[in-house]
Amino acid sequence: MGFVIGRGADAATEQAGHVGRYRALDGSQGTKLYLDLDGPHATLIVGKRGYGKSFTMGVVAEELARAAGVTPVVIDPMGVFSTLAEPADGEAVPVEVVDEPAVSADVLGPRSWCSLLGLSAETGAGALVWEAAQQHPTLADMRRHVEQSDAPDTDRRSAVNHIDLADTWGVFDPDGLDASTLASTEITVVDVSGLDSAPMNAVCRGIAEALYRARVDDRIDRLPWLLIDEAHTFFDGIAEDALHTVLTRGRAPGVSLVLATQRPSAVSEIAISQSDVLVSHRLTAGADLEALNAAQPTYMNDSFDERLPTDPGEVVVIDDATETIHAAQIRARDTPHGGGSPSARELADHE
Ligand SMILES: Nc1ncnc2c1ncn2[C@@H]1O[C@H](COP(=O)(O)OP(=O)(O)OP(=O)(O)O)[C@@H](O)[C@H]1O
Repeated sequence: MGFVIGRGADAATEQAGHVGRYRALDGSQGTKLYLDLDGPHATLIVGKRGYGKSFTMGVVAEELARAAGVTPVVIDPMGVFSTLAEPADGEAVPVEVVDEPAVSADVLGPRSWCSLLGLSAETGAGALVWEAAQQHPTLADMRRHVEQSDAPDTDRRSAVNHIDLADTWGVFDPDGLDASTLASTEITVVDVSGLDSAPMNAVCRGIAEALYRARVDDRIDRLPWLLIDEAHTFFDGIAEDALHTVLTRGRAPGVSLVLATQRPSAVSEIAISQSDVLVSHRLTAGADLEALNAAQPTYMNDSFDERLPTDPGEVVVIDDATETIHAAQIRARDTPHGGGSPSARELADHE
């Protein structure tokens, strides 16, 4: 027995992930806390650096990897989730790590192509890229379209150079990740840590759109959960539109999102207002507290900052479905945690 976030007290714990225990004032361990993995949720995990966001996301990932009927995908900008594939304590955690992710070029519309390449659609080169992206599904076809156009030489050269730049990122491939490859029983860890912000955003957008569309068109029969670490990076780029779609329209087709960020003030207001589960570690920055205070639910009587925990792994959970607030300690990882800051002392001990 315990509390299931998203369901309530004394709810059955089937299709729910064990994420921690209640935190008692005297430090003793309380009853178990679970997260509902049955229905769709938008979950926001926040906290200042080093207080356990990635660790908590890893715990949610372990539970999702073991759950039935879901297809979890982690977008991993820091390269810390491949450790999910290492031997686990207890039940196995089935994982597939994708080291060199690619998506199909046509997941981006003409507007996104222009902003990805930093071209205004009002310029000659921007207009060419717009037209090429509108008419062709691959980078090679887009390039050919530009070369064969009768636009001025300088515009064609500039457009081709920009398309070639996108090609060097190595993230566009007609056979890239799609919903059917992602919709496996394992959790897929998409390691985007070697990529710059623009290609990283392109991959994230491609995956978010592929999962969303596949559910809308009824092409996959598992419910997708998209977990995104360092989520502020993607609200700053071309992934934002796709994430907004999932946040505002994902519930009906059953697409869930779990976002982790140390800067809640840098994700969009939509991400905060649409989240039905907020997991907050310690936070101290004024702008971040303000962003969360502004969205504070009416059933929360004290101000948000008064509730905040002090130590790594401690959280306050606001569950909008049951309109309840919980002080909890996130459980230990069953697989090694890949994050954390390196310590000079620990390195010296191994010399
Ligand atoms: N639930 C927990 N139980 C035990 N230790 C924890 C827990 N959560 C975090 N820690 C400890 O805190 C450290 C920092 O956690 P983590 O790497 O998840 O921080 P973070 O908030 O994601 O930081 P960053 O912003 O740098 O990614 C971990 O290496 C671990 O030692």
